[in-house]
Amino acid sequence: MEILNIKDLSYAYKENYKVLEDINLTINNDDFLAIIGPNGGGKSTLLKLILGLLKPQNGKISKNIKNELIGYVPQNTNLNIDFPITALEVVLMGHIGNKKKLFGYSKEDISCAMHSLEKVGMSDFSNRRIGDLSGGQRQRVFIARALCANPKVMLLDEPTASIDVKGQKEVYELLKELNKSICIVVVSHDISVLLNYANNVAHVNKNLVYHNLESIQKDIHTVDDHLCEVELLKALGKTQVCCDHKLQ
Ligand SMILES: Nc1ncnc2c1ncn2[C@@H]1O[C@H](COP(=O)(O)OP(=O)(O)OP(=O)(O)O)[C@@H](O)[C@H]1O
Repeated sequence: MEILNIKDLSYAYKENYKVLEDINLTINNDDFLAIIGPNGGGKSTLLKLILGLLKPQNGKISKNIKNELIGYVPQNTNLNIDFPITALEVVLMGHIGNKKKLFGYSKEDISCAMHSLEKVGMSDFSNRRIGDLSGGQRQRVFIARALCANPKVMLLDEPTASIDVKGQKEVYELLKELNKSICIVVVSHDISVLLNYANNVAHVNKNLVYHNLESIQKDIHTVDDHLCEVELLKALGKTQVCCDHKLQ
């Protein structure tokens, strides 16, 4: 089922300087979409347009779901990790239930937050301070926070930036599991890991080029089901995904 359709979208922060131009994209409920591209290519801007935080100047974004059902895990959630707050409290911050008590949260809010922590395999860490968790564990807590609203689609902006390879794999394994019931859209530079999980890829560099990864995978060599990054880039018609941003 189609949940989002973007037609002929363009966006400029400054007049006459388009960061996105003529973007067309359809996202279905069971997609695991990877958004890749060079620094400054417009990936985060595209997510903000999908979230409704920015309004397109040209073109249209049609959604078959309410904005509340779009979960978002922003970039740089690592900020303020020294703040003395537990994993459970971080998840509760994402709870949009209306039964909030004057002091603290209702039992329902807490059980919902605990359920989200269970889904990401972090319930044993609910009382740990967020700053005492590893990068991968912390990111799973932020995913649990977004899960509190029972989203139909989850957008993640660079969820594995500054996480070691083992932690990256754990985050992507979790996203793969969540993808059994919700649509996942991930912006990332970790393409060699990410593309082992995604089924579609959108390369964004002012324009958007869409590839169905399953059909590409059939044509390229894999070792132990692991995609070779060089062959993949060749198949995508790229030599690199970073630092080839063309100025207008
Ligand atoms: N609020 C803003 N005001 C003006 N220009 C902006 C703003 N936010 C982003 N830009 C510019 O828009 C362009 C696209 O930025 P965006 O953050 O969408 O790229 P990105 O592909 O997500 O980059 P990265 O991979 O580095 O995170 C860049 O040239 C950036 O400097």
